[in-house]
Amino acid sequence: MPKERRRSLREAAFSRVSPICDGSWRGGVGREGNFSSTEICDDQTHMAEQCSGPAGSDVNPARECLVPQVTITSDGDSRVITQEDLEEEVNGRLRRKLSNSSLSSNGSSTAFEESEDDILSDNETKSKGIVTLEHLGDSVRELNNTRWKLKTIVHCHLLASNPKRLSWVQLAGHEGSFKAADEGSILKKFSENEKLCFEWLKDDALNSFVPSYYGVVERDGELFLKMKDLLAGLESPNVMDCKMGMRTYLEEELVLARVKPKLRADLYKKMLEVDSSAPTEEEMKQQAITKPRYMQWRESVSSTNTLGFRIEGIKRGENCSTDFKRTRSKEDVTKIFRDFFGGNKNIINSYITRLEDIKQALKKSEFFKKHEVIGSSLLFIHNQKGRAEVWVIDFGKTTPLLDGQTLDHHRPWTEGNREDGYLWGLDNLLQILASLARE
Ligand SMILES: Nc1ncnc2c1ncn2[C@@H]1O[C@H](COP(=O)(O)OP(=O)(O)OP(=O)(O)O)[C@@H](O)[C@H]1O
Ligand SMILES: O=P(O)(O)O[C@@H]1[C@H](O)[C@H](O)[C@@H](OP(=O)(O)O)[C@H](OP(=O)(O)O)[C@H]1O
Repeated sequence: MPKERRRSLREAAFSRVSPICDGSWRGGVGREGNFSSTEICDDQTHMAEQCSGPAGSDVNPARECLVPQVTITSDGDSRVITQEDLEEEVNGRLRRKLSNSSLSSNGSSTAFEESEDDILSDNETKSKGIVTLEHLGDSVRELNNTRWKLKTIVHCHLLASNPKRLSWVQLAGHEGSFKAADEGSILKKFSENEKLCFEWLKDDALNSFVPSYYGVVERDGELFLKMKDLLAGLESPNVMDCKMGMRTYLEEELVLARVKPKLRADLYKKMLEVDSSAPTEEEMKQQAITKPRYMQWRESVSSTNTLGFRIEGIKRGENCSTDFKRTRSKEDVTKIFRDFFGGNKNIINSYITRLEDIKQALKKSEFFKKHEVIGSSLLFIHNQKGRAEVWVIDFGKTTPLLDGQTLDHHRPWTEGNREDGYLWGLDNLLQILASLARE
């Protein structure tokens, strides 16, 4: 279905409400535009065996999204949001996520298949650090377990009459993934996986290390996850996003790519920008590569494969950089960390304490035991006053294991075992910090 048509159907499925007011927001790493913020700022070869085994593994059973039929009234327009409307919304997003992941583990592809999803990916822009967050309409419907309710965000009227620039740090992801919400919180584009994770995490040992989650909201026909803005109230914070794990794609993405490989010109272009000699002859002819090929190459040139984590982006002072694709060796990573901490031992020690706490929480966490944690980041935030925090963010690709299966998060990955190397990466990260604390 053409993108525009899908969008208009989606819009038709939800009553529109208010005018848009703009702002700029401060964010870290992620898709620029994946979030909507509420904060107003005044300033504005461990990856051992490659995938050689049988495609075998389990396909994650999608957990059911229970949404009853409800009536919404907005701007005098009354209508019913049906289960079907919501499924259309949710499935549309899942479809898009899966097709974006179309790839083949060996990098080969049989045909170039242009689709709406390819075009979307081509046009989407990755966040480069500081982003301007769009503040959507002044009405928001919150999905509160069993019902939608209409909530008016008074704060937005203030923005409309006295628009402030909302500047936010977004160090990863695509532009437009985040939007402004009410003060202290942000909206991130809806993902079913992430929603289920947040719900599970509410009663988990890890909960105090993830942003507080306030539920699903609908704005101007789009669904978002509302969560705490970790930068709220911090003046000029320094921020670093480290993507954890030795693998950044799901096993099921590999399986999907074998069944239906898709070539992407945008990923080929991104590969060329980093290393013009990386593509094979065949890929050069095609001027396109599959997503798994890109993701595996990306892991191999960064420290994902060598250390079990990689730096995605850093904001230090007024400078932002997301240019770490070739930061691979322990020495290079250590140097970048050293610069980020600015030689401040108190900050390094606070980070170490917090990371040790996170490690203990992960070891106790039922959620962690029972999920393949892919693409999740540790977000480091400190300011000049010596406040230093680390948060576990981004559960868009964190998926439940089959009943009874658990992961140790340390063992090397072989296809089928679903290991993600999260704890291996965390140990390496802690070692680097400990070496900096001793300097
Ligand atoms: N709750 C939050 N509070 C403050 N900043 C956040 C929060 N969540 C995310 N960010 C910022 O937005 C960036 C992207 O977040 P996230 O990784 O969740 O997005 P994404 O679109 O899923 O990214 P990717 O495409 O890399 O998986 C983070 O690096 C961080 O800078
Ligand atoms: O960091 P890079 O080099 O820009 O590459 C992106 C990065 O690996 C993201 O994690 C991935 O999104 P997902 O994790 O959501 O798969 C995205 O895929 P995409 O282009 O399909 O969004 C890649 O393009």
